[in-house]
Amino acid sequence: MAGRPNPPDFAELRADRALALFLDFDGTLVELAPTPDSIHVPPSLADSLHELSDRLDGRLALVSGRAIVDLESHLGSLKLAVSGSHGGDCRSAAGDNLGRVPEGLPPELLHKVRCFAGDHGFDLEDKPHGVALHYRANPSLEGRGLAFARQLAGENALDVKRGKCVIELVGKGANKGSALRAFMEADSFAGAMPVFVGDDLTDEDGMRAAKQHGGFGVLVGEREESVAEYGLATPAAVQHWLGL
Ligand SMILES: O=P(O)(O)OC[C@H]1O[C@H](O[C@H]2O[C@H](CO)[C@@H](O)[C@H](O)[C@H]2O)[C@H](O)[C@@H](O)[C@@H]1O
Repeated sequence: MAGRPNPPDFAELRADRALALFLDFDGTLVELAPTPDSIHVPPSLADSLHELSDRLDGRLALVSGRAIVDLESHLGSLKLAVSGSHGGDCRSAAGDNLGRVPEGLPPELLHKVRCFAGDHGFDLEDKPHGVALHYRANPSLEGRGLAFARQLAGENALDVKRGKCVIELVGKGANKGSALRAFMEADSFAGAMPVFVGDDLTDEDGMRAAKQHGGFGVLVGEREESVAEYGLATPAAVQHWLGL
């Protein structure tokens, strides 16, 4: 379904019932950029998110493919519920881990990926829970990267995550849906209606889980296939909708 309607007015939604808000980061709160570190993060964004979390009685979680430490390098120290590493690492607003903290890839595997990236022209992002092969500068690398990642994942019991001009190898099991479920089990989120806002394929798991908990998804940008009921065109539109 293309051309999704805008979500209902956020203030009215909030007034009607207890909301739990799950926000993706890249492409949702900030515009995509040529490289992971060249994003522009509005200086007021972190404060605005903390204020919004207060208005929602703490029921706001950032849910990103980035590691938490990476998010904090852009936003400063977070006193928000946050999930990094594609759902693999979930932390409450008070700083408690929900579940185990993910491990990185074994060094020999990382070496293999590094050699492949160097040989073929991918930008490698070494992440605490895995590794990402970026090809934004050369989209024709997608097929080759995917074949390599799938083979390595099969041989080493890893998951392949696909995003916008990126292919990632991560530990098995977690996704943004499991992150949403982990937060919804916490007392502070229980009983609220979850709303998941995201732009990428990996956000579909989060939107599906929001639906299963009686809420809905909001897709940022366009995609034919999505479980999202609603749509917003850009990160600026997301910020405007949330009153950030
Ligand atoms: O789940 P998200 O918060 O959306 O994170 C997904 C990935 O985002 C980053 O990569 C993407 O954004 C970069 C900066 O705009 C862009 O250059 C890249 O092409 C995108 O794929 C991040 O680098 C990854 O680690 C995240 O998994």
